Amino acid sequence: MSGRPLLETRELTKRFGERTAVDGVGIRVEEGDIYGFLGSNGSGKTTVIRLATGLMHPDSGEVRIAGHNLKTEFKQAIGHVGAIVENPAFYPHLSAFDNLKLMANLIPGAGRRSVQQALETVGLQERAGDKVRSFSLGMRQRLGLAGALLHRPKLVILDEPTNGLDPQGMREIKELIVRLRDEGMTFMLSSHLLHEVEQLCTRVGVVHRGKLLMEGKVEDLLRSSEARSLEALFFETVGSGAAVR
Ligand SMILES: Nc1ncnc2c1ncn2[C@@H]1O[C@H](COP(=O)(O)OP(=O)(O)OP(=O)(O)O)[C@@H](O)[C@H]1O
Repeated sequence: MSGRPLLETRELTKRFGERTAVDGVGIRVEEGDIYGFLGSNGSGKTTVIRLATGLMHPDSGEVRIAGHNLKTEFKQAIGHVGAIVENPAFYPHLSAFDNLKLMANLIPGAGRRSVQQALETVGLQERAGDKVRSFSLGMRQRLGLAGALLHRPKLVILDEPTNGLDPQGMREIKELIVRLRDEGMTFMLSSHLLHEVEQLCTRVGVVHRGKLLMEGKVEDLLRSSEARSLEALFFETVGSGAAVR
């Protein structure tokens, strides 16, 4: 693992009226990471992800992706990122292939071959011709990931990727993330499932009430505290009132 930053935010701040949803957040996702972005409901995870993917503008602070400033070098920066922020929307009456082809039409250089490769990567090649309305939630999630991979990004950002999935669907998506990381991709994923993050992630950041409370390698964070699990460390850090499962 090289430790080179692929995504860095500095002093990122976003207010909604009186409420400061993101308050001076500086995170660092390094090449080769599966970075778990942890926090209870309403702590600011999705807002940070929306800011980091250019879906929303910060009030202050900056985002750098692969060294490019997201505001001043948007195209160079965003070209390195694939993301699923809200549930990916598909046309249910179209096949998986045709849905991805429509997405690929918007990406210079991406054609049928890119679509086929993305479907193979997520293990949906056998179902390429089936209509999306026949897909399970887990298959839709993998199809969403295929869409995020079409332009072969270095960094994939996923907002709660296992939300709503059954144990089998969760396992498939986690195995896929690990395999793609082993093939050279970097991941950032938000979650409030502490056990899942502890199993899957190399580094974590914990956000609470809009502030980043800690960040680092899971084993280093555990070593530097009395806590024996990420869950114990989380509650030690944010207090037991935080609604995290
Ligand atoms: N568009 C918006 N307008 C007003 N307030 C917002 C908006 N988006 C988010 N917020 C507020 O900002 C805070 C952080 O929300 P955010 O969705 O980032 O949290 P989260 O950690 O992703 O939560 P969850 O785990 O429930 O998805 C919350 O108090 C939320 O109500």
